Amino acid sequence: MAAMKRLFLKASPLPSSAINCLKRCISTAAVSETTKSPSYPLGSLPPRSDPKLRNVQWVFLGCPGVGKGTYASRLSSLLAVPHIATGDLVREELSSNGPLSHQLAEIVNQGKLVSDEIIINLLSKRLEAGEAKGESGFILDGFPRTIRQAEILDEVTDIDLVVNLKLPESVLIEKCLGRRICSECGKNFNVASINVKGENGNPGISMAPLPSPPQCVSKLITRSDDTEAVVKERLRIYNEKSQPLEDFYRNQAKLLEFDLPGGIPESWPKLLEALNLLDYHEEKQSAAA
Ligand SMILES: Nc1ncnc2c1ncn2[C@@H]1O[C@H](COP(=O)(O)OP(=O)(O)O)[C@@H](O)[C@H]1O
Repeated sequence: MAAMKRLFLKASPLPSSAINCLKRCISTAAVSETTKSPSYPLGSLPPRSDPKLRNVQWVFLGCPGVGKGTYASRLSSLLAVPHIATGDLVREELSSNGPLSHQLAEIVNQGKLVSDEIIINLLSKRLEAGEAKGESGFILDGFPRTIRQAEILDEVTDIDLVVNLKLPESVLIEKCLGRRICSECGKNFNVASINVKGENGNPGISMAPLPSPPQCVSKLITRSDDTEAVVKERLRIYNEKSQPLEDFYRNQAKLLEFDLPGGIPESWPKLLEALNLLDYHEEKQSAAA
């Protein structure tokens, strides 16, 4: 396995061994064919009464700072499937000071994309670790990010649904600059207070800050790539490399577009509604009460 991983990193273009490794990892992370659901209307899930029929292999798309991590993580808890964010995998690798750290730091701090080989290697490792813990299904956040990555994903598995979160660009920049992360628990908070007036028929948007609990206050850090210049470069790269994914998945009739109406209190119930999960969420909440 280690030799295969080394091969990943040396070879270019992406070798078939890399794709095979992802295929093996992803097929075990996914629900097995026998429990896979037939196709359901976009955004809907099989009836909750038969959890075996649940088939969650979702992708979250959206610009930097839109809130992919926040909503993917909430849905992952609700649906009991792992939330796998390739940005987190990259940051873990960076902080491990392993052999890739130096190379990754340079790329990430310029707002550029890491190579497909490195990302697929990190994703395969994460899926393997999940496989060992008996995980099934997934919500991918930050992958795929290029048409090539989406084609590779298509070669290895079936994605059921792609949620595309959207916010105006001025809000995205403010949100990235206001983002704070607890270096201990890893949770994201935000100090930005956003109030954008509606213009040209577009509705205004207000988002209250998302404060950290007292135990995290002294441990808050800012991501090194959340500076204004790097955020602008990440947005430029998103528009160039990742936005074409919207058409890719639209053509497959898998894309669910979701314009965030505001902060979490307004957006979360609306997103649940768009995903036909509002009743399921309420049932789970009353069962837990
Ligand atoms: N699928 C991917 N392909 C290439 N690079 C990636 C991928 N996912 C994450 N990265 C790298 O990790 C960085 C941080 O990712 P992420 O946390 O998803 O950022 P963002 O807030 O820009 O969506 C990216 O700027 C990029 O350098």
